[in-house]
Amino acid sequence: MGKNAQQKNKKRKRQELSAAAVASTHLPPPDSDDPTSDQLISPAELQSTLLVLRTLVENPDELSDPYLKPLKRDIHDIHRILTEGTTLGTSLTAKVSAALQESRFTDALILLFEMYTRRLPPKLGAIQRWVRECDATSDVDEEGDPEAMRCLDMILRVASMGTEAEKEADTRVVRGTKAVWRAREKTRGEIQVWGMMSAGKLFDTPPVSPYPNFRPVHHVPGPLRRPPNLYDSTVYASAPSAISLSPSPPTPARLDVPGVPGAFIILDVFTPAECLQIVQAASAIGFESDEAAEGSARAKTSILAKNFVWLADKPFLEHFYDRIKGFFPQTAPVADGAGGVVNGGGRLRGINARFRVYQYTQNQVYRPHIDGAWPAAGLHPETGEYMHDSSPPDNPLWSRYTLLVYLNQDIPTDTGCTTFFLPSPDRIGSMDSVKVAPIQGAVLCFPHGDTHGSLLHEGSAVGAGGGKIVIRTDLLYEAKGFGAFKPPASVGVKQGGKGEEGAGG
Ligand SMILES: O=C(O)CCC(=O)C(=O)O
Ligand SMILES: [Fe+2]
Repeated sequence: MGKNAQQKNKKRKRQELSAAAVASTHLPPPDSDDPTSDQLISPAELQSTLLVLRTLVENPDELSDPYLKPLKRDIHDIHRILTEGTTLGTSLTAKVSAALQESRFTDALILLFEMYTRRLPPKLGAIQRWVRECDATSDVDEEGDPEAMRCLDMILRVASMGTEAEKEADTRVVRGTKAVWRAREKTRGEIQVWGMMSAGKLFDTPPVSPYPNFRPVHHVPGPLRRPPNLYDSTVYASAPSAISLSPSPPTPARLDVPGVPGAFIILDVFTPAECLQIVQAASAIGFESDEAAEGSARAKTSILAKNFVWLADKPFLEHFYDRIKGFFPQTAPVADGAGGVVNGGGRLRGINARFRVYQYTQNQVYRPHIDGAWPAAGLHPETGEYMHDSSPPDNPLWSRYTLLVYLNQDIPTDTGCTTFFLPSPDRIGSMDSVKVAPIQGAVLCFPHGDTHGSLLHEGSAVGAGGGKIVIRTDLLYEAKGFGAFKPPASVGVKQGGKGEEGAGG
């Protein structure tokens, strides 16, 4: 083509393009002026941009012209963002995950710091995964890997961005890193359950087998568990009279855990005699071991508590619920979750019947983690079949609080605590820990299942010769009618599958 012909051709194309651009700006402005539209680019702008790009695709020679340099630079940036992830937030999340998986803690710290300064909150599932990757167990004598601890600190700061907890952090008292908080010094009439158990004296006469008033309702062989486990899992349901309840128990009382926003303990929910009966049933039927069959080498070397999964009967649940319900918000706190999802506002409805009774012996720990939300487990009203989620589909219930019922307190001094980790208010990169000492019959309560306000904690190691028995269950609220609220998808739990078939932790 001669130079003249080329120029004519260009002129014609330019005319076509500008005619099309004019036409496009005269497109009916459907959403462009719509004040409710949250799109950054109006349809008209998009239309003319597309036209320009299409014209260049059809006329690639034009791209070598210097006047298009700024356009090419921006296209290059768009390409980079697209290949790294759809948004900066998700791309940073993926990069943090990769860095932690490869134990590149310094890289992870830098990325986390970027998320923090840009105020890009990650999803709860990501936080739960990161915490597990850090795997920074605080030992009886040691503080844990300092690099991993610094990452945990930053993860927590990112998780609590803009929350009350973050604001409160400024006014918190500075604590020693190993403070142990005991809600009550001595319990009148404490029963030394662990002492009895380890001396083989839980029963005056050997219990009959099968153990009365408990029956297996669900059994999953180890390889079929999620994630696969070396051990099977069985759920036992109790009959209404299984645990005989005291006719005149003391009045329960609530105490906030100092320095841990949202956490509190309720004393005297169960009597020592009730605690003893629960331990008797669990140990007569048998605690099951728990060890992931596959996963990282770390997972395999984790020392795990044994557990007994108990589906509690209605009268027992009602008794428990009546004693604690007055201490909780009657509607679930409303929170803006990750991705702008608003959840909360549902009515308080009860306690998850699926109790995980854990038995820790010397040096056993439940590594640092953040608890996830759980559905309401139960039995099918007609078939009697075990259901992981028994709430009706049109009125789902999901948990918002962790409940930890301590069944014994004869544990070597200052060990076997539930330890919370919080970013230090005055030193970025360091964490305070608050250890809550188990009190027999008391229930430790704290929020879970939401990015904001979720608390990093562990079941700390039990000292020499000791043992701790604790029930983990959850407080349920209605989730119905609250937008796109859905608790985070199952994330599994690396260390032994305690979060199996649920939403993690
Ligand atoms: O054993 C403890 O103190 C903590 C247990 C725990 O964190 C859990 O079951 O989610
Ligand atoms: Fe937990």
